[in-house]
Amino acid sequence: MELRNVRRSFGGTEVLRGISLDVPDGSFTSLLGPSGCGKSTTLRIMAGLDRPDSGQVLMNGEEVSDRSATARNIAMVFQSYALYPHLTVAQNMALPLTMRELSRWQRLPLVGGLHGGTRQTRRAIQARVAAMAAMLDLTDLLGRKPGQLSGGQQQRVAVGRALIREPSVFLLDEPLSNLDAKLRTQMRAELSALHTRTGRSFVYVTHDQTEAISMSDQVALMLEGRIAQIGPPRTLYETPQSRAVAAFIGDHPINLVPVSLAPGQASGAFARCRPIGLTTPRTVVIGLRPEHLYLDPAGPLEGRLVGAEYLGAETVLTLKVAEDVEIRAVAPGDVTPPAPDSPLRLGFAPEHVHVFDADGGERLDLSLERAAA
Ligand SMILES: Nc1ncnc2c1ncn2[C@@H]1O[C@H](COP(=O)(O)OP(=O)(O)OP(=O)(O)O)[C@@H](O)[C@H]1O
Repeated sequence: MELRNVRRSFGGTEVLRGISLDVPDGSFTSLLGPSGCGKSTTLRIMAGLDRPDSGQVLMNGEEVSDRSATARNIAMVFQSYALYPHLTVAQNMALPLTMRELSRWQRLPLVGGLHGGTRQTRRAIQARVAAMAAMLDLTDLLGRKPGQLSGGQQQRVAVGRALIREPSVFLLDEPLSNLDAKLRTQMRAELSALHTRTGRSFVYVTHDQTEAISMSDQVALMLEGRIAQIGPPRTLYETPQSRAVAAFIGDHPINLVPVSLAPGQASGAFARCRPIGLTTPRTVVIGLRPEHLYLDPAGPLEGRLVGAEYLGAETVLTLKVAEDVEIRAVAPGDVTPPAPDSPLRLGFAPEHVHVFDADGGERLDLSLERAAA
């Protein structure tokens, strides 16, 4: 499935500002971004629930903008899973198939049985429900009503109901956001496994980067109606193409420090460093992830400890390295932080330094290393 330069406005505000996106067959693609960046609108356009003002939606190379959701053979699971409360799990899951494969007459309780082929079709549907239930570990729950299920179980039923039609593309809009943290982790693993088993294309909308990063083949990071970067999760984390992408991706917020660089010499907090790859002086923003900074008595960054936040597995240390500059570094949780205000030094590897243009924010092919003492 592919979007080409899709634009969409609501009441004079352009919400999608030229989205181009290729979802390779069988891939798990996430649309990641903050609230309001246009993720759901993009998904609704893919599903055929909304139309772009301009641009194209293609499936297998064919324009499908005029086709309904059903004609596109796309299934969608939303945040609120809207199961029918009066139907059992089995009936909820069978519903898309009964609607598609049985006529209105055939669906009638008594009359339907008189219609030739009804029983056979019903049996085939039951078999598919049983297979889907086995895949989602719902077999023991088939006779229950949604009210008798936990949130995670209801979510699995909703996924099963959407997948049973064997859609070619499966769209999920924040499907885990109503679940508690532990269940979300469990469902993440289940969705990944399901994706592998079904081999279908999944497009997953979330504002939670852990979900996007842990499940996806490719992540499209959306910011303000545009795709800021698209690629494998590792590429977004290791090689963010802009300051905005660097700031969004990562468990701990990346340190971003404005610095003036001249060939052979950096300034301010980085005065003990030397630029790599610089030919003319320029002002940049240095990005260093807290997890890539380590305590090092000979490290080039020097500061005073102004905070230590113990998180169990790790401790986040905050150092004041210049008048207005604080830098966070992650230390293992079993390291006892020194007393407040202690002088400390931090080191880093050149391959972990991100350098961005101070004005436009784009990534520059530069780095920093420790200058010789
Ligand atoms: N039908 C509509 N009419 C008017 N404005 C809309 C409509 N649908 C979406 N918008 C606006 O478009 C913008 C993008 O909305 P969208 O739901 O796509 O964002 P999102 O990234 O999915 O956000 P969230 O994570 O909060 O769901 C928002 O400012 C929203 O208010």
